This record gives sequence, structure tokens and C-alpha cells, in this order.
Amino acid sequence: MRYPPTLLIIATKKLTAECCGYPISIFFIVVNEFCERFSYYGMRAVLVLYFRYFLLWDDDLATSIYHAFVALCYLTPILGAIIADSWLGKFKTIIYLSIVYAIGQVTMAISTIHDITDANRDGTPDNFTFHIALSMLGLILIALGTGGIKPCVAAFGGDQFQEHQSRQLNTFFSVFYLCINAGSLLSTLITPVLRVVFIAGSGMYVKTDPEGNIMWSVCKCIGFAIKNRFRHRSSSYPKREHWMDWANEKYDKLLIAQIKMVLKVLFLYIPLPMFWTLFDQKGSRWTLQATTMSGDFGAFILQPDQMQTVNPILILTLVPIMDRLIFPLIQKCGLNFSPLKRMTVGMLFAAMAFVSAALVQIEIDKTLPNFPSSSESQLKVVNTYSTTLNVTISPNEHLLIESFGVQLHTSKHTYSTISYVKSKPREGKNAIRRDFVLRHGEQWCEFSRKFGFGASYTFLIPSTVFSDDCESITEVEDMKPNSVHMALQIPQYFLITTGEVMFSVTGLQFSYSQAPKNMKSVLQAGWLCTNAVGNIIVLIVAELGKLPKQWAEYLLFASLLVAVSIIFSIMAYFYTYIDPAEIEAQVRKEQGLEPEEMEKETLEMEEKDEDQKNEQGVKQTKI
Ligand SMILES: N[C@@H](Cc1ccccc1)C(=O)N[C@@H](Cc1ccccc1)C(=O)O
Repeated sequence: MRYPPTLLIIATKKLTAECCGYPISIFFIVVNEFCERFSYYGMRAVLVLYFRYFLLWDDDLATSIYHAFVALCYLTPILGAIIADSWLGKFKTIIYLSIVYAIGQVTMAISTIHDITDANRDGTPDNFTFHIALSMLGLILIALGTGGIKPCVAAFGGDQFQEHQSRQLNTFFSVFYLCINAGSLLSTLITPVLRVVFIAGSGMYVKTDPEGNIMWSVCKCIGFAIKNRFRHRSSSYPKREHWMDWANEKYDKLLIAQIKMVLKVLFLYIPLPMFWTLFDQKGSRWTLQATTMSGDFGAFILQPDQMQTVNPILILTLVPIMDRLIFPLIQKCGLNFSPLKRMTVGMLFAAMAFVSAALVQIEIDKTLPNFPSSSESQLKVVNTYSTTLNVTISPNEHLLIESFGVQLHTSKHTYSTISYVKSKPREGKNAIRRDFVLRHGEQWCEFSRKFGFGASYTFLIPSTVFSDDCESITEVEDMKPNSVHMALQIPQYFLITTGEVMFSVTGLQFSYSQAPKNMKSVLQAGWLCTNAVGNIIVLIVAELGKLPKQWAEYLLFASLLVAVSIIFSIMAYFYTYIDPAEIEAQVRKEQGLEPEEMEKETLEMEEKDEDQKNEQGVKQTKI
């Protein structure tokens, strides 16, 4: 679309107040991000355990639904970017979708109150369908809220910077990342209250107007280029430099140039989901791995889901170290550690993290008893007689075992027990001293035992138990306590977090810097989509490609990521970094349009006058 010189509609940049070279409005944006991540990660950290122990789903279903949710959270950014860039603008999109988000969190919180359907007060919900439906509704609203605002916040932050603040803009993305991780670390329920901080900064923001339905224009332009290319497929037509040039007949050169820039970056993003496939298993597989380990740190007991906090803690230390020490040092050594190289190295670190997870898994497996497979049963017979007893079970006889630890048979003076054990007790249960009271009519006695993490015991209670005050109770250890310590997971967390700093912080900056001005949110959404696809891959692998051994699955993921990082490094080699503003200015010049810089300068001068007249004025319309 060409703009006639007589009818020029321009959104201007507000002159922003600065502090230490940074726009003050940035403060509200990073605090808002802190609060939002605080809420999101707080909920996400316990999600797998909620599925597993409240809704009583198995490991695979819990992992699958968890990753489906995370995938949805990173697919909805496309919707957010469309709403922001085409209709409401970034500011209003963030406000409205935050409301949807808060409603989702409340719905989710309500779904976890089992008393709602626990009519018989036995501590278990009576109507699981109700809780599942409510929690799914809550998760969909949360995904819509968190994903919708995600591409807008980073891009909105970037928009606050003026041309002369490019150094501060780069630091902004690191600080932004620090806030994400500080927020996730301190996750609690007060987030919805703190989120008003974003609105408080309202008067100070640079709010760029949405530029019409940009996504629709992009789709139409791409569609036209493809159709036109197909119509002119005969070799008699001269070739064009780029297939998008086939849209030249109908579409503005500037739009075509912008689409080319975005497509180039999106093409480069194709291998990236593999990184997230590994990264996001921290919240599922690694948390489940931690449930088979001991969290006893002496002074405190770490719960399996709390292990995830190692990631943001490491981010808070690694981002400044990388930014201030490692990257400048590499630069001083004369090495060109370009953004795409950093991302490749980040992938290799993530692969190493999975090798480390596999080694830990091998150690854990050594301590586990042989569990029966889904087609096998396991019986444990305890002989409390002082002589040898032969137990014969007819192979043809159908044996019904109702649940874990069922007592099947008693003799007059001694109880023999048969128990059925299918997996390790989870949630770090059995790690504390417990007191028991045995009652039978008027008779009772008390006893106390200390249990190890993940252990399973059978108690043998003779009929004389009340006469000797519970002294005669003996216990049999069905399963040993977890002996591999959770601290062994630290190396894998360190490696994946180092990879994240190289990959994710750089990717965030890269997506902003390589996007044309009117498509910053769109490219942020594209970047987040790589995460969604990564989670979908975990879903598929968890459902289809079940490997018999968990360590083998970890090694498979590590090898896949190494292969993908090689492909990515080849693609990165052929990528040329661009300055979108420069390309846009060049196209404008070729089209005989006024350069944006000049427009900006004229408008800034005009705005200064206008600001003096009207302090509220943010936008101007020039006709
Ligand atoms: N390091 C993560 C935050 C985290 C905190 C606690 C447990 C796990 C992770 C982080 O910084 N995430 C960023 C970047 C990101 C990551 C994955 C997908 C999209 C973006 C975030 O914005 O949440």
C-alpha cells in the first residue's frame, strides 16, 4: 500500500523521561514481568504434582497434559501479537489479557479445593470430573492470558528505547530476563495484587498505535506472491531475486521487504524447538526424577518440585557473570561470539545437561527394586514362623489383589502378610517420624517409627499386641529409602541454565533486533512458538516413543539436540544480520517517501511544543 504524500498518518514517539540513560517507564514493565512470571511459575511448579497426586493421573498422562499446557501457553502469543499489532495496541492487550489471566488463576485455585465435592469428608474428591473440568478451564484461561501478553511485554519494553539508547536496549533484555527469574523464584499468590504496577506507569509509556491488520496484510501478500509465482511458472518469465518479489505487482515494496526479514528469521527458527523439548522437561521428567531421590539436606528437607528453583537462582547469578565477564572476555580474545553462535553453544550445553540427567538416572536405577511390568504381578510373602514354610501358588488360579499392602491371610496367633508393590512411594513421603495409635474396642496402644524417603514398609501385628503395649510389632522393609541425593541433580541444572542464558536471552534480543518495527510482537510470538512446538515434541515422544529405560530416553534427547545444533549452526552460517530500520529507510528512499528519521525529528519538535500545551498528549495525527 503506498501512502500518498498528502495524507500521511504517523504515530510519534513520546519524549521519555530518563534515569541513568534508561527510560523510566521500563521500571514498570520489568516489575510487571516479575509479577507475571511470579504467578505463572508458582502455579506451573506444582502442576505435575497436582495432576499426579490430586487428580491421581499416572506419570505419563501428567507429563503429557503438563506439556500440552505449556505448549498452549506458547501458541497463544500468536493471538496476542495479532490483537496487539492489528487492533488494540500492546498496552491495552496486556491489560485486558491480564484480567483473563487472573480469572484463570482463580478458577484453577478453586478447582484444587477438594472439599467442594468431598461430601463424605474422607479427604478425597467425590467428583473428579468436576475438578478436572474446572482445572482445564482455568489452565486454558491462564494460557490465553500468559501467552497473549508474552510477545507484547518484551516488544513493548523494547519500544520504550530511543535510537541513541541501543546499548541500554541490549542490557534491558538481560535485566528483563533477571526479573523473569526473580519473579519465578519468589512465586506466591500475591501476584494479582502486584500486577497493578503495570497500569501505574501508564502515563510514561511510549504507546505505538496498531498499524491496521498487519498479520492479515502479511498473509494476503504471501498468498499473492505464491499465486503469482505459480501463474508465471513458465521459464519464459524472467526469474526474480526472491520469491516474495512476485508480490511486487500489487503490494508495497516496504511491506515485501519487511516480510522478507521476518521470513528469514522464522526459517532460522525451524530447528529451535528441540532446545525447548529438553529444557521444559525440567518441570516434568526431572521433577519426577527428584521424587525418587532423597531431599534431606540436614537443616531442611527439599521437596521434589522445589528443586526447580535452582534454575532461577542460577539465572540470577549467571546472567550478570555472562554479560559482564564471560562475553566481554571472549570478545577481548578476538573471538566473534555472535548471537547465533551463542545459541548453538547453548544447545550443546542443554544436550550435556541431559547426559548428566542420564548418569543420575543410572545411579537411581541401581537402588530401585525390580518393579513388575504392566503384565506382571509381584507378591511378597513374610514368614513369621520360626520354621521354613513352602508357599505354592497354582499357576492357573486367579489371584485377586485389590490394592497396595493388602493383608490376605491370618492364623490364630500370627499374622502373615502379602503385599503388592508397583512403584516407589512419591512426594517424598515416609521421610519423617510418624506416631501410630492402634485401637480395637476399648483396647489401644501407641508406637512410633522413623521412615526414610521413598521407602515402603509392612507391619506385622500379632494378636498379643495390646498386652505388651505395641512392643511386639515388627516391621519389614519392602522397599529401601531413596539413597541417591537430590544434590546430584545440580550439575544437570547448572548445564541447562548455562545453555538457557546463551540460548534464550540471546534469542529474545535477536528476535527484537531482527524484526521490522511493525512486526516486533509478531516475531516475539514466532520465537515463543518454538517453545510451543518443543513441548508438543515432548508430548509425542512421551506418548509414542516409550523407551523401557528413562536414562535411555535422556540420552536419546541429548543426541537429537546435538544433531539439531549442527543443522542450526549450518543455517546460522548463511544468515546475514540486518538492521531493519536501515533496510526500511532504504526502501522508503527508493520509493521516494520521506525517511522515517526526518519524520521523527520533525514530529519530536512538534511534540515538544504539543507536550508543553498538553501534558497528556501521546499521539499526534498529521494530515
Ligand atoms: N529460567 C526460566 C524461568 C524458570 C523458572 C523456574 C523454573 C523453570 C524456569 C525463564 O527465564 N523463562 C523465560 C524464558 C522462556 C523460557 C521458555 C519459554 C519461553 C520463554 C520466561 O519468559 O518464562
